[in-house]
Amino acid sequence: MPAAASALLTTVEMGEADRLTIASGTPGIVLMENAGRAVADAVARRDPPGSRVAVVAGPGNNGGDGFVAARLLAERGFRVTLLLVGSPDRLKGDAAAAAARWTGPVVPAAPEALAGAHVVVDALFGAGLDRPVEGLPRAMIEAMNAAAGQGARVVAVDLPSGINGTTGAVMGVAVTAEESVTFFRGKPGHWLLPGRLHRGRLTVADIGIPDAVLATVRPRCVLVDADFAREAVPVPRLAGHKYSRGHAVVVSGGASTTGAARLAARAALRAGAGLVTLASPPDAMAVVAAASLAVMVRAVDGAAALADLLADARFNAVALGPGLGVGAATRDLVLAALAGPRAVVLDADALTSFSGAPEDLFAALRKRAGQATVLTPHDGEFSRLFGHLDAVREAPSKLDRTRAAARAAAAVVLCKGADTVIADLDGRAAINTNAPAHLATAGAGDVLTGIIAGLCAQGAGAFEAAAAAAWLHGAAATEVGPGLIAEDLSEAMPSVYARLFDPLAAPRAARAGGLR
Ligand SMILES: NC(=O)C1=CN([C@@H]2O[C@H](COP(=O)(O)OP(=O)(O)OC[C@H]3O[C@@H](n4cnc5c(N)ncnc54)[C@H](OP(=O)(O)O)[C@@H]3O)[C@@H](O)[C@H]2O)[C@@H](O)CC1
Ligand SMILES: Nc1ncnc2c1ncn2[C@@H]1O[C@H](COP(=O)(O)OP(=O)(O)O)[C@@H](O)[C@H]1O
Ligand SMILES: [K+]
Repeated sequence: MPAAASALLTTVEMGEADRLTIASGTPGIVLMENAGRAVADAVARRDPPGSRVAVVAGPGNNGGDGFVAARLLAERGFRVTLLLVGSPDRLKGDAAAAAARWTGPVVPAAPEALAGAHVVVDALFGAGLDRPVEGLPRAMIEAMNAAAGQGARVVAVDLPSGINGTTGAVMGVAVTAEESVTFFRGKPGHWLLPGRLHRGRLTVADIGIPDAVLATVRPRCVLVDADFAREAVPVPRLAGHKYSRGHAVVVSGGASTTGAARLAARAALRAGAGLVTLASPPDAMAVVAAASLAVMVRAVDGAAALADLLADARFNAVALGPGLGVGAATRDLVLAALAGPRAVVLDADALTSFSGAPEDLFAALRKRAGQATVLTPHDGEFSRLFGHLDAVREAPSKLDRTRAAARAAAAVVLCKGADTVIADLDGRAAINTNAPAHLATAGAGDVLTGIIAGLCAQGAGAFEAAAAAAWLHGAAATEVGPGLIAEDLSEAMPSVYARLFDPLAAPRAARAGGLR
């Protein structure tokens, strides 16, 4: 994985990071004091002293963080009420120590106790949530959401209570926070849906856990960011030429469905492939050729002709699926593309054509293990191809579903959406979240396919190409803004690249001031 990429830690990995830090000499109570202070700082950044703050503390260390925040906010002149779910004498370890430092009253939690609060600190459950929420905790979560509806600002400690930090799932019911303050690194549940919709603005606080613990924890998931893309995108060499930047082939559908492949081909060229050829059925040659300038066109009539074309090893990346049609002819084209030493990107109809016989596709993919192959399903295509697999059905999150699919297919799988997940065969995974909602527009997926093929043609690895392409695609959509149509995405690539490779240009998202 690119070294600069920002790791996301599961709750188990975060527990390991805590343990390693404590074992190397930082007491747990120091981490908890730092965590509680970060929460108090988040409250004080936006609300003035004198504001009424209700801290809802749970029975574990998340509650302990709440006790620390309560004490520090009271010291800073906030009017703090501490509401405890559970009994004070059941608190253990660092949480008990933090509670002992709180000298105010500990009020038994009740929903009506939130009335009149300006700020609610949600310190009910964090990483330790392990089952659906019921009873009083559920009533308190509902009361926190009701308080938010009446104008209170809800600041969640680590995770909005009810959200599973590893999967992003709502465990029965969950707080919807205005801000979440997490520690050391983000968690997948902050970025996967629906967790992302609950956590509000995300603040990641340093609580004294050294980065060095990551070498032992070895997290398996990263958030794709500009640094990741910068490392993954091959940079043209001064002494290079167009042939050294690779030659991508995109296979077009028939005369009435060439648009999707043309979108992909242009995107492959914009992504930096040295040359791009559209392989067109003879009946579509006229329309494809008339609409292409820098993209070249070759007549290719069926799978045997595609195999003949690809016998020329200079065609080092092939994308197929967009606009190709569902059926046996597409299956044959896919198998022809897969049978040789080149990168292959399969999307749309190339995937759906195997929905009746996914094992046929997986068998062909397994034969080329070690070569770059990327499958780019949206949710519907994903379930048509992988929905029958137990490992996929039983996976607790989109992250694990996509990993299970990658293992089954022996290929990199990119599962699209607002929380696009990219998984490699070996369990490495990435989440890309920079895509604005207006990217959900016809043909956007075809462009993504082309960008991946363009990066693969230049020699990027399959996982790096897919993850970086998702980020570039999201950045291009952000660059264009609302009103975007798929044609615009390729045209925005030069300014996305300019910003990416200009050390003085701040990424647009950072300028706008948010991680959201
Ligand atoms: N480790 C460290 O050093 C640091 C950790 N830090 C903080 O600790 C947090 C993790 O703490 P944690 O592991 O104690 O878990 P936490 O989220 O408080 O919840 C567990 C408690 O809830 C209970 N419970 C669970 N599910 C339930 C349900 N559905 N319904 C009802 N009860 C339920 C469960 O009790 P059980 O009934 O299972 O015995 C248990 O008592 C982390 O998010 C961060 O904020 C920071 O201070 C930095 C240093
Ligand atoms: N809510 C959303 N927010 C951000 N991006 C989205 C959202 N929904 C879909 N997308 C993105 O839009 C693109 C749509 O691709 P796809 O479904 O294949 O459409 P098409 O087949 O029309 O090209 C994907 O890159 C996907 O990740
Ligand atoms: K919480």
